[in-house]
Amino acid sequence: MTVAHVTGAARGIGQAIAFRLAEDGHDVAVSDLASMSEELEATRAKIESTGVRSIALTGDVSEHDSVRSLVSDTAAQLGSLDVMVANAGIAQTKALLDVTPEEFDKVLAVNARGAFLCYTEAARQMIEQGSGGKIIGAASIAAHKGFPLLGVYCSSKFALRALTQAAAQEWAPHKITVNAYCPGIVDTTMWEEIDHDLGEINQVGKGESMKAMAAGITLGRVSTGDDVAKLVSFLAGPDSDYITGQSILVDGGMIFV
Ligand SMILES: NC(=O)C1=CN([C@@H]2O[C@H](COP(=O)(O)OP(=O)(O)OC[C@H]3O[C@@H](n4cnc5c(N)ncnc54)[C@H](O)[C@@H]3O)[C@@H](O)[C@H]2O)C=CC1
Ligand SMILES: CC(=O)C(C)=O
Repeated sequence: MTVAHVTGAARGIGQAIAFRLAEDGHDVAVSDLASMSEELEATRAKIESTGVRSIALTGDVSEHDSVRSLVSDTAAQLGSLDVMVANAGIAQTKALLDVTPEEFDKVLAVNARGAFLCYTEAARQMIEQGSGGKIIGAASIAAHKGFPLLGVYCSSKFALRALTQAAAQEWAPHKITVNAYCPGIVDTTMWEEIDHDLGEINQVGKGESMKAMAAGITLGRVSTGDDVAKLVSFLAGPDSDYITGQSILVDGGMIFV
């Protein structure tokens, strides 16, 4: 039995990943901000009802002490940490000239520093355990291409992609693989917020911005969390043992690299 931890798992893509990893037979620790405790507990209870063990932990991934506790509490309560999914993230939709330095720092603190803290604390735990592990980050199509009005968000995801490449090389001797998933447009609260903010900037109605972006999807529909969870299931399991340092697109064919 392996133990997985998924951050930002109270809703959206993180929740879909946590459900899928439980279905795959992993024991699953789920975490999110304290303000999401109710949704997080519902997620945990649903996971436990599938027959695996599950714990719910609260913490902010941008804070070092929080991430240390998320990792050590998972290992203490479930016995180990074998798969770390650094999923938590925030969006920001703004023209670069309107972004304050403080707003820039906030996005980077959650998406880039948060990933750095989750990757490194998980790696320390896995190295101590001595049996390898899988570290998986939430990148995006925005880790492969810069999009207007999402410039700071894209910077944070490019950073995560670079971190994934470097970490994969540093930790390969410990039998730890490090990869990231790159969704396109997933129908979650995050995209509702992006659609709202793009609508205000471009003076278009609700749903119009998402529709415009979705027009470029080869497979003709936006993504669900389950589409992404299928890739993470693969990255968390033995079939991906010979893959490391990759940021893999799961975008229905939006960008081609
Ligand atoms: N929705 C989309 O189209 C895409 C999303 N992504 C990435 O996938 C990940 C998940 O996105 P969604 O589920 O769509 O977002 P979401 O906004 O629906 O869910 C994100 C979760 O992360 C939690 N979170 C936010 N800041 C946190 C912090 N500092 N510490 C701990 N938890 C925190 C939130 O409370 C929330 O439960 C993010 O990293 C996002 O950037 C990537 C590509 C596309
Ligand atoms: C939220 C996100 O990553 C995109 C590309 O929409």
